[in-house]
Amino acid sequence: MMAGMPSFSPQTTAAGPGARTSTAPAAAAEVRPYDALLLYSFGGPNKPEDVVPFLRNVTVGKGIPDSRLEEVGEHYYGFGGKSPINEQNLALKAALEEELASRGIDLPVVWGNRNWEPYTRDAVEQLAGAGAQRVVALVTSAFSSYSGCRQYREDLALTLDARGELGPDGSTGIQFDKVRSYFNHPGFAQANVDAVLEAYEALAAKGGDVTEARLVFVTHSIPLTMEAASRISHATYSRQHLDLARVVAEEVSARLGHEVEWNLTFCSRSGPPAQPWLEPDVNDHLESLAADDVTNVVLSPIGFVSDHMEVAYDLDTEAMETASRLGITAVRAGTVGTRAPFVAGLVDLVLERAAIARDEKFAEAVVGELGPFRSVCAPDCCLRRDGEPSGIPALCSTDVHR
Ligand SMILES: CC1=C(CCC(=O)O)c2cc3nc(cc4[nH]c(cc5[nH]c(cc1n2)c(C)c5CCC(=O)O)c(CCC(=O)O)c4C)C(CCC(=O)O)=C3C
Ligand SMILES: [Fe+2]
Repeated sequence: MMAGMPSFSPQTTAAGPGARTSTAPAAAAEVRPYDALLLYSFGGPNKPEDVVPFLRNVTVGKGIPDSRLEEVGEHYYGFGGKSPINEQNLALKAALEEELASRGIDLPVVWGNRNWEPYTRDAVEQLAGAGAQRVVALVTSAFSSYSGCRQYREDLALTLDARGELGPDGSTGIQFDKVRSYFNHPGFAQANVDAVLEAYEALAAKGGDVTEARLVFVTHSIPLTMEAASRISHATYSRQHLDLARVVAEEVSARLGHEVEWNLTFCSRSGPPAQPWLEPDVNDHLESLAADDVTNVVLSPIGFVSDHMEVAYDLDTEAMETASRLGITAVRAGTVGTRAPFVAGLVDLVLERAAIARDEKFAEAVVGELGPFRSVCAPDCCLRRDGEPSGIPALCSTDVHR
């Protein structure tokens, strides 16, 4: 986006092959060639007995020490062994169904998770049983990295392979297409702006100083090797966050009528201590804000689409304790959840993906400076470690047969 332009008006790119022009409104409700929508998420435990098997699923082959698993398990037991994530995904599924119906779009929504029931294989079985041939996938992760993009695409490929439905040339039983990374879609940005403004209101209601309050964006930390590999998607994971954060902060500043100072911070780091991950950790950042005499903070968890366990524990429990120990009045902004601009934006993205699949001219709504990410991932996009091909096939890309 060019300097001086209103920060928040959705931009439409004219980049890429062929001039892209707006589709006529009448064409907007067209979802051909898709038979169904896969709502594809992380998954989480529903009861205490689920916790350990879930954590084993998450960490399979990753060499995460048992001590760390027990530590993470404690976070879940503290909440009765149940993550809020499954109910939140069911709520998102219902909201998507309602939005699709309100636009007269007939597209069944099927829910599946990488790490817990209903598993990816359950969703694929359901789709195959219903005779679906081409499915559009929407992952509950707005940013591109191994964790938020390729790991889902690998899981889908491995699931189809286990069914004997992944050909050596990359052909599949059901064809899956993925909606592009949507961190810079105006619907996602708008929902975050709304949530942050509500948090500023809550801060004022608590007697906090709104004009002084720092806006602290928070996302999931990842190893620096994963960060480096994420650049192949178009721009690194942290750069994606900085792009969105600036758009949100500028709009919030405009709405509050004063310049809001902001920072990007990280949470939920794991892995061996010697391995470098993205920093600063949100708790360390709160320490340095306190040292600078900042006493009011709004935390905005832009890296997460719903209030799942990392938000409930790492932010609402841990970071809030840090803030209160430091004498900081802090309010945590909501995640986008089922906010209307977010849900409507997701349906817009599905329609956009369908237009791309039909090879039609289309308008890609986008905010910030990076432009729209690719709908079909590049070879080696979002590898786990920079420069090391995974050897695992991944769908929704041009490197499926590797
Ligand atoms: C970028 C990112 C997102 C955001 C994008 C997205 O939303 O997809 C995300 C989401 C989530 N992460 C979650 C849970 C866990 N993540 C772990 C481990 C890891 N996450 C990583 C990255 C991310 N994770 C990484 C680099 C690791 C290290 C191991 C590895 O390289 O993979 C572990 C293992 C224990 C530990 O190490 O902490 C758990 C239990 C849950 C479910 C919460 C619930 O149950 O409510 C959700 C939504
Ligand atoms: Fe990717």
